[in-house]
Amino acid sequence: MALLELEDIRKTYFTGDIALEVLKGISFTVEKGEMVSIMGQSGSGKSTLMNIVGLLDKPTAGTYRIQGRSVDSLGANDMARIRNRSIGFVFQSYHLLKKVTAVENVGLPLFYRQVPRREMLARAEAALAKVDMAERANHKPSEMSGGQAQRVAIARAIVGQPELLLADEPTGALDTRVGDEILALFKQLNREQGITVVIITHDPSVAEACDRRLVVRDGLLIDDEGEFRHRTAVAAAG
Ligand SMILES: Nc1ncnc2c1ncn2[C@@H]1O[C@H](COP(=O)(O)OP(=O)(O)OP(=O)(O)O)[C@@H](O)[C@H]1O
Repeated sequence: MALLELEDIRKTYFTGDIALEVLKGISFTVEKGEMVSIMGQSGSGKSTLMNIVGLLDKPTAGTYRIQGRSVDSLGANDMARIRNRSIGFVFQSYHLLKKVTAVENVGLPLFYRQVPRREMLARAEAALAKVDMAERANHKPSEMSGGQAQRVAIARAIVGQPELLLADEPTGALDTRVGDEILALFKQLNREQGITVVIITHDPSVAEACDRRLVVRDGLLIDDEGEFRHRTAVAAAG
């Protein structure tokens, strides 16, 4: 079973009487363990697609299945639960709580799952160690560089052991060297922990770091580079 299956996904926004069709029929699947980028210029519909893939919004038409479950049939509570359990989000601007320490920030998804505090802190510390931030566990985001803050955000994204890491321009606020380190970290998590990674970006060098590159233009998927090689590898392995 594919982790993500999108079939003819469409999204239309309505502003008053005006309809804007942003996604015009997008289909692709992502298998477990893939590292994929979704690239497109500003306004091409990337964030709209990310919101759908991340269960933050529903398509206007088409079928989206995550772990074999069609999103169509899910209510808001089910969507929130799957989002919390199965998806780790990483954003360009980190979205950390400024006034609490790294370890408390990282533990937050577990807090929402009502994991006991002692276990929450232990797992948050383990996640910080995976992103090489164990020594900063008690620092607040204001005491960190952008790269360090993004590492903490990645630890928060993986602390609940999600199937999918979904990142929106994760290196957009970082200089090239630090951005490359963050991409290397995504690759390491993908290779060593088997987490499926989907990175939304407008930056070709970020896309280049991924095994497979989807390109969206004007609401349509116009390229899927690397897909054939991946399918061939899967076929050969299985
Ligand atoms: N909630 C909304 N209501 C109406 N129009 C919207 C809404 N969200 C996005 N749009 C429009 O949909 C189009 C695609 O937006 P989207 O944010 O998905 O593009 P994007 O590729 O992520 O762009 P960027 O890289 O600039 O973030 C844009 O024209 C935008 O103005």
